[in-house]
Amino acid sequence: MTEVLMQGRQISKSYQDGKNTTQVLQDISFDLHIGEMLAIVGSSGSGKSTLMHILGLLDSPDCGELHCRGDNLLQLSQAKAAAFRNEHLGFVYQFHHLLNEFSATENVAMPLLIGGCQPQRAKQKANEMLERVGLGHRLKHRPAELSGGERQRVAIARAVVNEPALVLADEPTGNLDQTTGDSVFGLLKELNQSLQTSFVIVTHDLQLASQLDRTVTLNNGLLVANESMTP
Ligand SMILES: Nc1ncnc2c1ncn2[C@@H]1O[C@H](COP(=O)(O)OP(=O)(O)OP(=O)(O)O)[C@@H](O)[C@H]1O
Repeated sequence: MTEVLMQGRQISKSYQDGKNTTQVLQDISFDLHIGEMLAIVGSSGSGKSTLMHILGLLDSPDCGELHCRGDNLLQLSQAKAAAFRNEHLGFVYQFHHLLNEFSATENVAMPLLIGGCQPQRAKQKANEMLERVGLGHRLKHRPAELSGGERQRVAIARAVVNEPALVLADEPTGNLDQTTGDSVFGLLKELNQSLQTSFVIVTHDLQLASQLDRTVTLNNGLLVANESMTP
């Protein structure tokens, strides 16, 4: 097994609603390896998105530790957490979250520009990544001028253009028909192979999950199964 990229230890999260406490995650511990594709499955409300928000440093747990590349991520200042997110993490959501007034190229160039890349270079890299995801013929199209599958490919190109160590994908094929979803999923696997990027993918599709390296199941905030799908 390859080196560990991210390590979570005893992560718990609850929400307070008046006098009621809802325990959403309880003592979640995991190791994610470099280049690994990990599926998170579980019924609706089991805590999958909450865990993804914590892994993406978009939300804080009540307690626990999250380590990556020598940093204890939960102790970073907001500014350092934002810098870590932009440099090391990519995000793909069920709905593309692209900026509607910008072209495919401009959307994909955005994380590069935020990271300080020179505009011409950012445009060139964005176009190269769009070619790589099969959209070399759609560079100037805005999201409204693209199909659902194409929009998701742009979102994936945007997520990986910075060559992050880890991409967090929350139901990346949930809004697509089976054939388009399979093709988008194939793209994620291809990028995993070629870039050695790790992926954590939340999905309700168990058949899709079974094609990843490992599946963890959340049940009422508890991690109840941790299976290796590779021999
Ligand atoms: N901001 C919040 N305040 C209060 N409760 C919340 C909040 N966010 C999530 N929850 C609750 O936490 C639980 C887990 O939610 P979460 O979105 O993580 O589940 P999920 O497994 O991703 O569900 P789904 O598959 O339906 O997207 C749910 O019971 C939800 O109502």
